[in-house]
Amino acid sequence: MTEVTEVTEVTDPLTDTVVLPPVGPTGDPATLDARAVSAWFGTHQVLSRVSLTMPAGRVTALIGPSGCGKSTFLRTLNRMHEMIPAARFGGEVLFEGEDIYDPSWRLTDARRRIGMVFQKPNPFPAMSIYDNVVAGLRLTGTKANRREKDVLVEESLSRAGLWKEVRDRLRQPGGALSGGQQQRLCIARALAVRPRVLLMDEPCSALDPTSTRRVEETIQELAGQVTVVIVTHNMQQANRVSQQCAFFLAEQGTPGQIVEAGPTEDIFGSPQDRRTADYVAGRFG
Ligand SMILES: Nc1ncnc2c1ncn2[C@@H]1O[C@H](COP(=O)(O)OP(=O)(O)OP(=O)(O)O)[C@@H](O)[C@H]1O
Repeated sequence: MTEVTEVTEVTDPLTDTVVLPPVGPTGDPATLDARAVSAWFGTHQVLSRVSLTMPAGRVTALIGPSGCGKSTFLRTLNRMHEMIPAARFGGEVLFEGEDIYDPSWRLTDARRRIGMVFQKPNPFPAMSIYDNVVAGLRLTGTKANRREKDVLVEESLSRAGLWKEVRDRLRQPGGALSGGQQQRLCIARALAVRPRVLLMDEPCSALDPTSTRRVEETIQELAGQVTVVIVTHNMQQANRVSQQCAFFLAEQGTPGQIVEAGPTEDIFGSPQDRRTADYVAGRFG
């Protein structure tokens, strides 16, 4: 496990961009605490008062049948949900005790501290591998000089498990990499701003089994350095990569809720609720 220390960010008052501290520390993983989170699309309520603590430096897997609100819940954790027209939100998401929906939090604060990786690898295909990683800084309004960028690119690609494969071709386009490498490039891009939480929405569903295992190894390597919350339909994957699991269900048209959450070994080995037992055994969903 990598030793990590607190990052002190400085905002440049002239440009309102965040200047990264001298390269070196990667920042402590943070605890996220969702409290009574509800979500709507128009009048359609898809989550009802969902509460879940996602402990610092641990991997939490969100599992459950299609349409039960896992991805929506994930998007409420870094304020992506509010980007969708007609989307509404209720509740609190505490980041180390601070509500990210408090007016004192800017959207860019949430995005920088809580990064996201999507289902389909989405690097900028014509942009170089180096520039793809650096793009993570621009997307969140983070400033770094050339030397800091060089160090960040190596640091982020190393943490994403890709450095050794691409170190000699950083100027080649990101689109020339394999699907699995592209997904690890997207992980590196997300890590470039040194988030303290990383959200992953089915990050392996577009990948072949070998690439999937490689991304899973990366997630396991990141555990301890960053808090990970991952949505997955793959029960073996949830079992392999997570320490904690939350089982979501939306029964008969009702909004999604958590039926059961706890240590992964308990959810799979001795679930308390019959519906959890049926789901993890593959009897529905
Ligand atoms: N942009 C949107 N506009 C309207 N309704 C949406 C939107 N996104 C999701 N929904 C609805 O919200 C509900 C929850 O969807 P969500 O994608 O969060 O579930 P999920 O558990 O992640 O599903 P899956 O496992 O299939 O990805 C579904 O009824 C879905 O149709």
